[in-house]
Amino acid sequence: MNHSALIRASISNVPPLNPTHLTSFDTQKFAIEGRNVNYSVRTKHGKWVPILKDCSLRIPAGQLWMLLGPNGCGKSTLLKVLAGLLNPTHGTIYVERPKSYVFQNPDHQVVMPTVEADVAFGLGKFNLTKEEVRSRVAKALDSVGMSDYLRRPVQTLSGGQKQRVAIAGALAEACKVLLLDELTTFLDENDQVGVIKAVKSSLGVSGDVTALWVTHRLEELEYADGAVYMEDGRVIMHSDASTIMGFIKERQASYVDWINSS
Ligand SMILES: Nc1ncnc2c1ncn2[C@@H]1O[C@H](COP(=O)(O)OP(=O)(O)OP(=O)(O)O)[C@@H](O)[C@H]1O
Repeated sequence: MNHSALIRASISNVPPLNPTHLTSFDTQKFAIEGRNVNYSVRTKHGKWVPILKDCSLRIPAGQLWMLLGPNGCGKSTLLKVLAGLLNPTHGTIYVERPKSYVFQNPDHQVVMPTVEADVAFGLGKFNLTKEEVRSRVAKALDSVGMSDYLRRPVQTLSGGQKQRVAIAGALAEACKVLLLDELTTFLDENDQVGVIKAVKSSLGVSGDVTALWVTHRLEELEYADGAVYMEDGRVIMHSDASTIMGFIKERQASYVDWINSS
């Protein structure tokens, strides 16, 4: 792991991740890693309330992983900590750079009048020639299946198309990690599948982009290489997608049994 490319939060005496969760990943390179991440907020009465409790996770480079769990379990907070938008109270994080955080609401993503201008928006800081900008924009739009929309005014796009343009903007900046916060919440079923497929195929094109996708939709797991399942501020499980799917279904079934028996 290239430590110069890592974001380092408060460093403490961090024990290794639970090896039983990680045996099949041991030889892989990780693009995202969190160890014993805690995040607490202070109430107006001065009391600290824990939101994230000792969360540890590792996401292999080049893969699409999902972060799942019931409402309010801390998924978005963990993603924001990994994005650097919130500082952990305790623990260590690494996220390969450049990284990009994409918001839930598609209307908060796109800022320029046309698709082309929007995808090019973040490239101003790189001192590129016009030709280089055009080429990066074209490649990024191609990888999310939006090449035909280059000159389209953004206000004529659907929610899912706006999300794909936002992802193209991140890819154009050669970002290595995409942190995606419930992108499909406001989308219809077609757009929902379109955005997941676009993310999946963009990872395939570059080979070295990693995505962590927060969702509460179990059906989206079929597109994932792996997943992290949270409950009540804790990472409960960290595994391949089908193991997580089985675990959540079992959990749901025992909850239904419990409801029926009480
Ligand atoms: N600044 C804050 N002050 C107080 N409580 C907070 C704050 N930020 C988050 N929380 C609480 O922390 C918990 C986790 O919130 P978070 O948004 O991370 O959950 P989530 O799993 O993403 O939920 P959802 O699936 O509903 O979007 C919630 O109970 C939330 O109310």
